Amino acid sequence: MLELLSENRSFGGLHRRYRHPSSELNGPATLAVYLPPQALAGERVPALYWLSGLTCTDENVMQKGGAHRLAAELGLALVAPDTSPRGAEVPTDPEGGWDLGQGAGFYVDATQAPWDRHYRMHSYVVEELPALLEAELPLAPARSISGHSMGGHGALVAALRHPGRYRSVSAFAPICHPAACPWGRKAFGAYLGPDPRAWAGWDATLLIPDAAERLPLLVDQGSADPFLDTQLRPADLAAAAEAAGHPLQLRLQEGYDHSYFFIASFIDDHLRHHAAALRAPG
Ligand SMILES: N[C@@H](CCC(=O)N[C@@H](CS)C(=O)NCC(=O)O)C(=O)O
Repeated sequence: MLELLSENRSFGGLHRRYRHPSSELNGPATLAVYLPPQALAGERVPALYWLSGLTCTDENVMQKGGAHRLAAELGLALVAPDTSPRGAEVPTDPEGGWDLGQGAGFYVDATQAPWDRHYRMHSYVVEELPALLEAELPLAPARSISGHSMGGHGALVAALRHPGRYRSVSAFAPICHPAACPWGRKAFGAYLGPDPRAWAGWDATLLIPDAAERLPLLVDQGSADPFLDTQLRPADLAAAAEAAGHPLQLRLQEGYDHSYFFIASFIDDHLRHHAAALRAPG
């Protein structure tokens, strides 16, 4: 089912790009996997799923995230899906924006036409992709999840909606409260419909009060991120976590912006956080 598109040796492991037919996305999907040296030596290794942000593909984090060296040392696989379904028949923003449609799937399962035929990134990332990869690659069924911006939020929602499925979760500059910001309102309005009551189950800040599992959240946010106050709203997440007693380590990193320079600067902390959870017994 996995068609190999390319392969590069990296830090003793392999960076591979694959294509496969996806039932959730109703068409072909492209993704990247980093297999650490331990996987090539016959070990089944745990996996960190990485969800990228608006306008990205699998390539951004693999080329600019700076994660391979430590993932190789820690024996972690990295899995980077695309950020939306793709293709000529897949609808995209009628206004031509980059914050809706292709490259902007927001990791939800759309309920509204025309989006609902392809835009099921949540079920793809949480269910279909791990089942496929664990069947075809030397991956253990031990998973953690992280991501950036739209993908940081997607990671938080994946963990909050699926207690027990992830050993750990973290995010870089997540869109913390999409129901209360322009990017989120536009995307959720299209994918989930105009009634904000339909959005609550897809919004990390709104999921926290009733979360069935209090999995600690590690969040890094740059203080010089141009999207901080308008789109990302980490204070909303912090207030919800505080009120619910949900463990949150929110680190404001002085002078860092929204780019992959910020991510690469702190990716090691996140990899160690996830490796500790993934390598723990049970
Ligand atoms: N500069 C972007 C704005 C969107 C943006 O900042 N995207 C972030 C995620 S929200 C990103 O990671 N961009 C790709 C990259 O930096 O490699 C554009 O206008 O296309």
